[in-house]
Amino acid sequence: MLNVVTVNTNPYEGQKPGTSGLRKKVKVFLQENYTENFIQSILDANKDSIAGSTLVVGGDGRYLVKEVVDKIIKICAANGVAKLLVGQNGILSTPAVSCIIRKYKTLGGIVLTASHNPGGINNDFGIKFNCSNGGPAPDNTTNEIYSLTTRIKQYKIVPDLVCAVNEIGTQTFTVEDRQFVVEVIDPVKDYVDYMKEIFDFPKIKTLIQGSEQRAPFKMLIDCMSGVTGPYVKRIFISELGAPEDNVIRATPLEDFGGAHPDPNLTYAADLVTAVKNGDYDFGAAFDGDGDRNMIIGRDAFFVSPSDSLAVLAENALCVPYFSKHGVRGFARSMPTAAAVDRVAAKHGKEMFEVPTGWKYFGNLMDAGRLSLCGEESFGTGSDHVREKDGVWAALAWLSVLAASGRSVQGTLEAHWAQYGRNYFTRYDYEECASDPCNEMMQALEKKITAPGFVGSSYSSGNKTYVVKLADNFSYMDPIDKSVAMKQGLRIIFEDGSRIVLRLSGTGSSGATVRLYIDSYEATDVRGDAQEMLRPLIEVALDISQLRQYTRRDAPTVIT
Ligand SMILES: O=P(O)(O)OC[C@H]1O[C@H](O)[C@H](O)[C@@H](O)[C@@H]1O
Ligand SMILES: [Mg+2]
Repeated sequence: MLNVVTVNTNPYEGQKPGTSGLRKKVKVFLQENYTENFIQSILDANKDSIAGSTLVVGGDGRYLVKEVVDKIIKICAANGVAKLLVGQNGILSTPAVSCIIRKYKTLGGIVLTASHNPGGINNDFGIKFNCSNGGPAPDNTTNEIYSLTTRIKQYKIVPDLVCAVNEIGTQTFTVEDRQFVVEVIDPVKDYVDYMKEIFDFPKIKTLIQGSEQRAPFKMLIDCMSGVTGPYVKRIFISELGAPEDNVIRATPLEDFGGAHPDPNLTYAADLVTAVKNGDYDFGAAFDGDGDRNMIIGRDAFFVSPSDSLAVLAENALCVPYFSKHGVRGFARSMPTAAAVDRVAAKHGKEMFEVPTGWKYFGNLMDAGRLSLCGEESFGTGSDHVREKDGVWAALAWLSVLAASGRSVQGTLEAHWAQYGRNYFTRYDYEECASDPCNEMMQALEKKITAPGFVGSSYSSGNKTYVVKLADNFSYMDPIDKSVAMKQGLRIIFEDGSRIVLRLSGTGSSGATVRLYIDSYEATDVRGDAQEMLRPLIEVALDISQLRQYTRRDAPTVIT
């Protein structure tokens, strides 16, 4: 029999979950009781349902995942949790956690990841709680967790419990008078089974392997040394018959090989170069925890995430899941370009604009009003789970290409010919000093909400922009009527062009400023986004005084 020990502790400041869980440097989590406090607070926030519950636990394989899995097991055992489903060696991608929570109808799950942030002892770690719908906890739950962390005095733990998370199978422990079960599961199996239900694997296999009519389709898939490696190998190589060299960086590493596991043109530059110089029809990259994706075509033709969503919405019926379950509404986050809105309008679907953060899609999905959604931050997904899903997005793209026989570029060009194009770019200024960035946001909010700003005009290049609306975006959830305030400053012009500015909610130190620019052209659709948007970028830099406040001449990352 194992004993529960109650440990006295003191609160730590700053355990406030951000856009996507609590993210801090590894060294912060290593402080005495820091991690224990947060885990106990997660369980306490669920105190009415924790006894006898089942939870899913896993992470993206980064430094500290194994140690924290061990702590979670011991603390859950002490708090009356009946069963944990733990990915072997602590590995589970974020979409796989969501899939497993839903499939086995658990109370929720704890995901150990800092997503696309670098890993290793000097970098980031994170803990996120997902609810029984499989999605990130909503604001009222994360606020409750935070409030508990500010008052915590004790946590409970079973220090002597030893669980082998490297062996698949069930281990049963007697904790005082209770049974506590840990089932170590194959991290990949449930997810792969689900993908086989959602997609037509034989059809994608024919695309990849080629047929009498068509040459094999050559892919390069970059797992960025994150968690997707085992999933991608099983799906693309074992199931879909792609050659092994189509998959790169497919072993999860604790420090992602020193790289920044974020699939964008800057941090996945090696993939872009390899596809540009090689004979590939398709390239895809995924982030550390497997929920983000970047899609490129032959010659590294870039698919902006906003366009990716619009194309998948237009072609949703190429995915058997949608033919079976029907296509309900579409949604995007506010800074995401409005390409998908045009698809929704044409097909008579409901369209939602939510704040940044995947958690805002969950209620709409649960209410049966949302099928497909995405964010400019390389997130695309559907109501098959309650997280965005990188591997799913790549399979959805392959389904569309298999049905049409078009190239990636051909698919985008056909889409723009029909709908026009929302040119989009995002400038990121990473790790700036926090105070001046906060001042900048305050000053800008004051400026754009002052009387007379609406109606004022700005000229740049040969264009003149007249302000139609300017505010700090707020959102009322149509289902539970909760309100999220101050979700980003937006300036919308008469011609529909937009400037959006917000501070990132996922960084672990300093402030990251994101500037989003979006402009629609009905017929001039083949231009270069950076060139087309230059005048509006200048207007944005001028209005916000961003260079002066951040003391940066150029962004760290351009998307
Ligand atoms: O707050 P930011 O750094 O802009 O990050 C925004 C993104 O963070 C995570 O990836 C969330 O899962 C996304 O839903 C969100 O769009
Ligand atoms: Mg992620």
